[in-house]
Amino acid sequence: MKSLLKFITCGSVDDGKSTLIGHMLYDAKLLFADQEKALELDSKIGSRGGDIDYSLLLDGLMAEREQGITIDVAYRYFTTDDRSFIVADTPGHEQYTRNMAVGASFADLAVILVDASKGVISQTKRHARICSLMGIRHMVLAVNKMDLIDYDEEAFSNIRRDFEMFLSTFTDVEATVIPVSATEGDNITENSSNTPWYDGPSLLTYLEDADLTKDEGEVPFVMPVQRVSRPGNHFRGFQGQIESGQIRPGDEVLTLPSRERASVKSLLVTDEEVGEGVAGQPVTVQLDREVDVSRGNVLTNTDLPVTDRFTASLLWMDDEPLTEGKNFLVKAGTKTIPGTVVAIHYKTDINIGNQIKVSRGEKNELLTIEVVTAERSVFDTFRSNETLGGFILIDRVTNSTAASGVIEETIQRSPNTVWEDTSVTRDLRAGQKGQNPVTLWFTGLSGSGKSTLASEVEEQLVREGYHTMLLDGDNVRHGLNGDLGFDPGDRFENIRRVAEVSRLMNEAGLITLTSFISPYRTDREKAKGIIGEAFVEVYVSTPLQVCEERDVKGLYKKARTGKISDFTGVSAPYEPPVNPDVEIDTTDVPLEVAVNNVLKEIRKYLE
Ligand SMILES: Nc1ncnc2c1ncn2[C@@H]1O[C@H](COP(=O)(O)OS(=O)(=O)O)[C@@H](OP(=O)(O)O)[C@H]1O
Ligand SMILES: Nc1ncnc2c1ncn2[C@@H]1O[C@H](COP(=O)(O)OP(=O)(O)O)[C@@H](O)[C@H]1O
Repeated sequence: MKSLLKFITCGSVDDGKSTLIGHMLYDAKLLFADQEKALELDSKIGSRGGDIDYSLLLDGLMAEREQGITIDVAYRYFTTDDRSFIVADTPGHEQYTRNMAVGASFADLAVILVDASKGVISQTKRHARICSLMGIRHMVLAVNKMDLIDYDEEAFSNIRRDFEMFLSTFTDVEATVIPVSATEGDNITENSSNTPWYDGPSLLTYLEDADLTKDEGEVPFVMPVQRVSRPGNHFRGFQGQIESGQIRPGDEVLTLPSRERASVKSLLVTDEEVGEGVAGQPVTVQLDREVDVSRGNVLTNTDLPVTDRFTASLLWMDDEPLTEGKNFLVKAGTKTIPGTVVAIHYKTDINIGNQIKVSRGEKNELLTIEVVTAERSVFDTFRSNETLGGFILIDRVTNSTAASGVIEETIQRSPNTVWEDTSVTRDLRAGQKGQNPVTLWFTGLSGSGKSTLASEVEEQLVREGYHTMLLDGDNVRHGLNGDLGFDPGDRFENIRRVAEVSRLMNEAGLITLTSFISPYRTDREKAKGIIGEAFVEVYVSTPLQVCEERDVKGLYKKARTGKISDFTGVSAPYEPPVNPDVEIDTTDVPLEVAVNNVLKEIRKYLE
């Protein structure tokens, strides 16, 4: 079986990418199929057995496709006696960097073109950096248009030196520099007599011979679960593609994040029982006992990070700048969850590679950021696992891909702890109080009426004999959260702590009422993730104008005159809930009516 090489061509407009590939195919009389054909043939060939590469090819694009975005990347298939190739040809204009990144996420090798008369320019460096970010470890610099500089060895050597110097700061990248002429055909399929001083391979020879096998040593078994099925209705099977390692019936696996152990009872590949599954294969795994596993969870034989926080490098692709506190859908592996960019650490200069401290990111910049997700999930660094470590950020309003990135470090603040079950349970504690614990989460602008309403609802509940606790923004910020301010990261932490406290109160059997602006949708989703299903979102939707007229604490006036920064509604955003359990505009609803509306909604939780 021939091995498959997936590569990308990049370079500036007019550097001659299409001519180069065209010439190579023409000279070698290679099959030049259309994209459909490419997919069909690729799925038959498969680099690691089975019909696997079909999905591998689509991997980089899947997320984009789901978003319904047309990406201008042409995939072409060709084959020689020694190897099969798929090349992603991407447009060279700077505004198409997004397409280049998508193409790079699919490729194992990059052919970067430069014009011999121009040498290494910033576009060359940008492309090399993006390729490296997307995990490409093999790069060919094709120095094109050598004929225009009379095959000048010295000029070529200077370009090679520039490129090698530029790459010297990259880790793990191997580069080859080849002098070519796409129009004349020099060093494309055969070595050219015009460059007697060049003793390296022609481009095609290099592509045929490039050794891309990774020396990974002992790799762990990792399989993200794509689907839970019941084939033939007799057992629960976990379907997914083996990302790394192998597995056999009888092997012990660990489920993440539920952290249960079970043995593999049987293994199916396209409905047939097999004795082994290897990396790249889509399999169905049946375990010897029931475990808590759903789509996006992971079966493995090692311990992978389960976390809600990581640092990452990304290419920002949106026209709108990235600012701290912005939230997205984070699509990583087989899972899509809400997340917030809580910090932008720095941007990497395209040319020199130095890090510049920034607090916002502009289109086509390479940024290092910190992300917090609404749920804990299995993440890994891109270095150790390309599936669990690669992600895209999807804009929640436009539904388009705003960034493509890789996880640098997962952050776990207390990794060596295990959950201890207690003998007195939440149900017992609640039973003793004769009630069902629930959290009433009041959200809305400052002055909307959250505190007034929450405290009236609490009073009514206590009057009816319920046991309650009210957590109020202003009060909590004097004590527990006295160390926090109002930037997006601090607000996130404020809400996270409040949610954790509220959960503990619920554990203790109490009904909790929280009154916090909690302006970010993802932060509230995170809170719900922490607290669980007994969560009632009460949106106090009193409009800004009314809140500002009330100006109970005189804060709006201060905010308008610039004495308070980041003030919600004035100089910081408020993201209204999409589907709140209760919505109350206190502009002209009397307090008793508002209280009754809330109580009506929560009765079903209380009884
Ligand atoms: N910059 C800025 N923005 C918003 N609010 C501010 C700010 N600075 C101080 N305050 C006062 O702090 C109260 C809001 O705190 P929260 O903990 O509810 O805010 S948040 O949920 O973390 O966004 C809020 O109280 P409420 O009026 O009860 O909402 C304000 O009194
Ligand atoms: N129906 C209502 N519900 C709640 N507050 C109201 C209502 N009508 C008027 N208000 C007034 O609006 C202000 C709301 O302030 P507060 O409850 O502290 O808001 P928040 O906690 O959202 O900042 C109070 O002065 C309150 O008396």
